[in-house]
Amino acid sequence: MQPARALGLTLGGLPASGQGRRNDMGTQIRWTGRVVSGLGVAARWTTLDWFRAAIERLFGFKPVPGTLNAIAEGDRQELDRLLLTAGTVLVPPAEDICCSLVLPAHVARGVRSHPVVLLRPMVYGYNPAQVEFLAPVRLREALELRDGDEIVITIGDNAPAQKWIAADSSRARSDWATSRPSRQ
Ligand SMILES: Cc1cc2nc3c(=O)[nH]c(=O)nc-3n(C[C@H](O)[C@H](O)[C@H](O)COP(=O)(O)O)c2cc1C
Ligand SMILES: Nc1ccn([C@@H]2O[C@H](COP(=O)(O)OP(=O)(O)O)[C@@H](O)[C@H]2O)c(=O)n1
Repeated sequence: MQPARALGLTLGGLPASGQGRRNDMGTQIRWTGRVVSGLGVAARWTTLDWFRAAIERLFGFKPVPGTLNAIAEGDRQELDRLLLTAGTVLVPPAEDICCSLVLPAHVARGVRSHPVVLLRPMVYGYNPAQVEFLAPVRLREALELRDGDEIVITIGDNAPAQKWIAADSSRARSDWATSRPSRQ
């Protein structure tokens, strides 16, 4: 399976090929991916106070617990480039927790689309084809998604307004002892 732009899907009314196309939203890069179930551990991480506060400060919403997981299809070179150059680094409140890269994106299924935050935990051994999405709603319900469904992922090719964000460590102390997920 090829990325959406290589499949000749449209982008802003233009053929989505090459390095993306400019429209009134700027240059947008698109891929296809397949929805998958994960390990069921993201719900714990994404309900930690420091994490929720950082996402709200950066993107203005409180994520529902968990992440929607997908496996990106085709050539991921542009996805990797955007993660490294367009993502904001989320720095956790302790040195034995991994940083994450976060950046705004859209996920679409058919005619339905939803704004999301693409999250890449910088975890050793992480599958580089996997992408995780945070949203203020349950995306499986909003977009009627099941495992194996194809989604279209769109990311703007823009420098991040904020390059990094450090978690509020005062928020971490209270939940640290009680709700820290087991780590690798
Ligand atoms: C903010 C945040 C920090 C994370 N830090 C770690 C970590 O330090 N070590 C680790 O093994 N996984 C870490 N993860 C990754 C999760 O353990 C998990 O692999 C990932 O979110 C996928 O979960 P899922 O399969 O339940 O969707 C982190 C995830 C998030 C959201
Ligand atoms: N914004 C979100 C977050 C999670 N989810 C889903 O909610 C469930 C719980 O999330 P999770 O991260 O604990 O689960 P897995 O991704 O590990 O399967 C999963 O089915 C996710 O796909 C969603 O639909 N929309």
